[in-house]
Amino acid sequence: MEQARETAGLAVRDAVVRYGATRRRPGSVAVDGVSLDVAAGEIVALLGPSGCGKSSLLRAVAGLEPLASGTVAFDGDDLAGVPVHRRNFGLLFQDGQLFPHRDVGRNVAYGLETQGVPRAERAARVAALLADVGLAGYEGRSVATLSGGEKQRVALARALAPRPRLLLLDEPLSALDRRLRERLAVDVRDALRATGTTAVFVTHDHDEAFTVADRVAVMDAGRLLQVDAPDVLLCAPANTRVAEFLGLAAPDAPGARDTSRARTAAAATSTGHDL
Ligand SMILES: Nc1ncnc2c1ncn2[C@@H]1O[C@H](COP(=O)(O)OP(=O)(O)OP(=O)(O)O)[C@@H](O)[C@H]1O
Repeated sequence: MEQARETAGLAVRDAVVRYGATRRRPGSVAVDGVSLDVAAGEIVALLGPSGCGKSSLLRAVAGLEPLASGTVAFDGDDLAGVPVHRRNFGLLFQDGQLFPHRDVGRNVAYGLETQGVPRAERAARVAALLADVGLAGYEGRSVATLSGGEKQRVALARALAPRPRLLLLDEPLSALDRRLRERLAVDVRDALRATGTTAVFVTHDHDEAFTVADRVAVMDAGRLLQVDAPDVLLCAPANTRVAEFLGLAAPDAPGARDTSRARTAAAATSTGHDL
């Protein structure tokens, strides 16, 4: 698992999230002692099956869920007691929830208005961000006229606009159909890279995780099983559970490492083809 590092970026140490705890009962554990580093400018995907604790971990990093124990730090500063709106993190959920009465440009500009960015600079930054998400010139469009994919692109631009030091994305593409998801995953990655944004991207879809992320953290039952670059995960899954979840091994296979399917998958990933 991850070694403690005092580098720029996010550092989660031994994080535990519980639900339903009372003075008499410990409650149920959703996140069970997770440690994870995300370096400045890095994109990490949290990948795992439904209910494994991905959103709980993301919400704890955001400050939306309290930690039962452990720490979350950014650039070396412990964030215990720092409320959500003081963390300077951006959040993007499955339904980007645009403001219906603002046009596209004013949706993207929202965070810049609250930061007091002057009008001319606002307009330039909005135009650049819309170009980054593939919607150049959409400023005047009503959000009611946008497709689902366009809405999520606008939501991404709005989340990036205030230049958050960390962007937390919780299944941002899962409401879209498969083909659109594949295209948008590439565009999300490109927009995050173009803006140099540090990000944690939650998904249960391994293709999406491999497309978007520099490293993928595979999670199961509240714990991280492996954190590695996509090609390493595919060539050398740490155990059968990881291989199984990546679709590389049958549940009763004796060992997961170096299967021919893993090698094929790694080759496909490195050449950018679908598996
Ligand atoms: N507010 C809550 N109160 C009680 N239990 C919760 C709450 N939120 C989540 N849980 C439980 O914690 C566990 C982890 O849930 P979480 O939503 O973090 O998983 P997930 O991996 O994000 O799942 P999904 O992919 O389905 O969204 C689950 O057993 C869930 O039922």
